[in-house]
Amino acid sequence: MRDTIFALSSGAPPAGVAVIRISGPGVRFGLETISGSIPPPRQAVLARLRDEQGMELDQGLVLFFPGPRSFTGEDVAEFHIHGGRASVSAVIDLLSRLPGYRLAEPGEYTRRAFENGRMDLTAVEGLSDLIRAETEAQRRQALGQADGRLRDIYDSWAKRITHARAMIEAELDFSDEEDIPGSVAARIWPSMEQLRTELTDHLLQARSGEVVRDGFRVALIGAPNAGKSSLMNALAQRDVAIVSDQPGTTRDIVEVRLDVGGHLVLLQDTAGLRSSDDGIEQEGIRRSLAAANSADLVLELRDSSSLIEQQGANPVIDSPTVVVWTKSDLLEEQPATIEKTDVLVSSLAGSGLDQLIALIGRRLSAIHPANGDNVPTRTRHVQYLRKCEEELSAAISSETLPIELRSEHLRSAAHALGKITGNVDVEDLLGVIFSEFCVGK
Ligand SMILES: Nc1nc2c(ncn2[C@@H]2O[C@H](COP(=O)(O)OP(=O)(O)OP(=O)(O)O)[C@@H](O)[C@H]2O)c(=O)[nH]1
Ligand SMILES: [K+]
Ligand SMILES: [Mg+2]
Repeated sequence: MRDTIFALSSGAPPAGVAVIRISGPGVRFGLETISGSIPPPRQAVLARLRDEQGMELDQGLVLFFPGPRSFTGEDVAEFHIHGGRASVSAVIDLLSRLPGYRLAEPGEYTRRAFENGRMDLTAVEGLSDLIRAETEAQRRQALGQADGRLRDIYDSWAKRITHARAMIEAELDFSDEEDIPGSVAARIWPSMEQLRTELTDHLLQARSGEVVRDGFRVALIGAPNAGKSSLMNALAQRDVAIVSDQPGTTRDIVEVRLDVGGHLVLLQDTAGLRSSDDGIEQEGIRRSLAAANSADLVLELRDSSSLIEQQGANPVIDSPTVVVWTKSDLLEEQPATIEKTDVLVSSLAGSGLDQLIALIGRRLSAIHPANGDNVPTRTRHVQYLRKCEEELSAAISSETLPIELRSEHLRSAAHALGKITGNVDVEDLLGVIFSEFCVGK
């Protein structure tokens, strides 16, 4: 028989209320032992919780969710008790003494939900993202995925492919007979081509899903003393990076997480770019360039008050770049070198910052259109979607292949989709996916 697992599912004590969740075959026994009875399904009941000797541990709400209509698909119960350390550990200690009970491992409730067919893998991943979501866009995307919207898309695609294979099988079976009306090919292949188009469009949005989930990376680069760290602090509205009048102050990448219009932005401050004999500084500069080249947007800072010092400081960067002129408070008048697309800021006076944030927001929404929520969010999805696309293409274009082999390509295409949702054997993936969870989920 399976273990009955338990864990504190709410945050660390002390807190107003603590929720202790149990799941497994011993739930009814546990409820009777601790609260004296089994409450009616899905109704909160106030009860005194007692240990084996009848000593009162706490009073709280008790809920019972009989399987299979529960989060894990097994019998589940929740104790909502006072959130003090001693109250929580008294109940946890008691549970650990019950036969067949043990503390849940991280993600184990969700794993049981998956194993009992309550959730598919994309929903599991969505739930994991939802627990970590920091911004509005992340919350929306993760909630949709946890709700099974990606699964719905992939399941419907797999169904269309399976239908096409069934048609092929049928044609093979009946092709000897006289009265079969024409070839089914005329219908199958156009519909598979249509599917491939949808798949390709969907794949094109993968970057957007990843940007929402992992953040839009913005790197600040420029000559020493251009004002990178000052701008970082001004945008973060706190003192994250060291600022000084000494060129070469920043050596390592310093990163802050910002919320720009509901999107996560990872802003990176870097070491000033110049030729240097100092090994540590050289390494810092190497990191600056690496950060710039993997950024979604580079802000190239130039000190507007000392235009001459900028000479030769502009490296070749692959990422989209915007020039930001700093220290505008030191200027008497706007210099002629500033182009229309450039931004002029003063971290000291706080001017131009709103304009800069608006610009970052516009670049972001270009990658992630407002309605693009049901998109692939992980490399894992992209990898199998590409595989599916390849197999579909092979099936569609190999017109000279025997129909059985074309059908085999279709089978592989559907199989790749099944890998994403976990409909087919995915044992190798499970450890990785569930390790992202905290205990109690
Ligand atoms: N007046 C004025 N001074 C500024 C402004 N921004 C930065 N400074 C000054 O410029 C100098 C360099 O600023 P930092 O932010 O350390 O420059 P940095 O680009 O990070 O420099 P490194 O880390 O050495 O590459 C400091 O003395 C700042 O006080 C500004 O908006 N106005
Ligand atoms: K500096
Ligand atoms: Mg700096």
